[in-house]
Amino acid sequence: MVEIDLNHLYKKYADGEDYAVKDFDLHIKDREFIVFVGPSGCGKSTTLRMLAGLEDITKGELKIGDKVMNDVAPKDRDIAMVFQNYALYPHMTVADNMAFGLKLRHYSKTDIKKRVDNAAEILGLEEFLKRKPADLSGGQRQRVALGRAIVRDAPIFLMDEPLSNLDAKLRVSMRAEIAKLHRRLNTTTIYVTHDQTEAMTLADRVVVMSVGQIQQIGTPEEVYQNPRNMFVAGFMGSPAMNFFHVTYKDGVISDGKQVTLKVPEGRSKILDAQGYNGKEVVFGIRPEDIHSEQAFLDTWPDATVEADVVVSELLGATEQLYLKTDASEYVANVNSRDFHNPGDHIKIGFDINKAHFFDKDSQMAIVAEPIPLESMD
Ligand SMILES: Nc1ncnc2c1ncn2[C@@H]1O[C@H](COP(=O)(O)OP(=O)(O)OP(=O)(O)O)[C@@H](O)[C@H]1O
Repeated sequence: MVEIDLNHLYKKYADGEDYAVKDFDLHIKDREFIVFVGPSGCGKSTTLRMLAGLEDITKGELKIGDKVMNDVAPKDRDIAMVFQNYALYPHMTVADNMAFGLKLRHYSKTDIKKRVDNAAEILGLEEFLKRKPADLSGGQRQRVALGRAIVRDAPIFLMDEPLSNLDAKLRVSMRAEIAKLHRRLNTTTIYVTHDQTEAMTLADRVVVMSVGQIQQIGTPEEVYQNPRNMFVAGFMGSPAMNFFHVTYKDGVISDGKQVTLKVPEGRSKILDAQGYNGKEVVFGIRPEDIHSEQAFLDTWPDATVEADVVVSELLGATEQLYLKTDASEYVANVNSRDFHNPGDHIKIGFDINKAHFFDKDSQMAIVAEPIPLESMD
């Protein structure tokens, strides 16, 4: 059993003006796959490095199991870490690279061989054990880096952007391997990435961060479907959610130009009850919730808008449209059966049941009950 508590952690670097991490509070369950995600500089790596013991904790308490770890040396934390630049030793073979940490810790020769062979089998590296890193592909090198962590048999795995040096195709296949590895080894894993697709596909729970602070903690579905603020709504999802500044009045939202839409009763009741009638709000809609099929337009005539196609990209089953109306530009991901061309003037429909509303000042979601920072299961 390995549970980790990061209790209100703060980090201030000696030369930093502000905290790099502020009030980071998270309980990680045994065998959970947690992903810290957020844009560059939001404090993901700093938090991970505090966990590993590579950075001092300025304030707060780190517990692994029942033990407070703030002052425990990295080597005594029983944590294995995989970094972005896999930092393999170029003059050593794959087997020696994997064995290196174990040798330092004075494991016996037979134990080392057993562990290296086992990791090589898990990662499909058996035939490469005698090669040097220079004779491996990027994906194989990354696998050796994972192997170095696996041989440790540590109950906690930390991974800092482990796939960012790989090309796009390899990233996807290594991502699947990491997911498989986690299912097989069942280690508690904390993974850092700025890539929301990686976060969505790998995590049991994601921790979305911005400027040193947690914005939301939840399963990928929770943060995608119920983002608690505009940052989370805009960051999770690709292409990003579209935002429109609109005025809400008597059950209708309008941007003062073409976008005038009737809000479903359930949602308008919430807006009314919270005093938004006659006020400006931010209306958010995901690209996949904008449709161009005739059947949708016929069924929901109140939800249609005229738009000009600026760019159209055929992605296969769907087509990504960059659209423009007088007041705004936005992206739609529509069925590609009826292909559109730049310059086309078309009708599209907003699935207003999937609308998100946000307060324009606080940027928080306008919902019946405020969405908690961390959803409880
Ligand atoms: N050693 C350091 N000394 C001073 N400031 C630092 C140091 N390391 C990081 N910072 C600052 O702390 C903040 C958080 O950085 P951190 O590396 O944790 O972010 P990140 O989310 O992991 O970003 P990235 O994805 O670019 O690595 C940034 O403003 C960064 O400039």
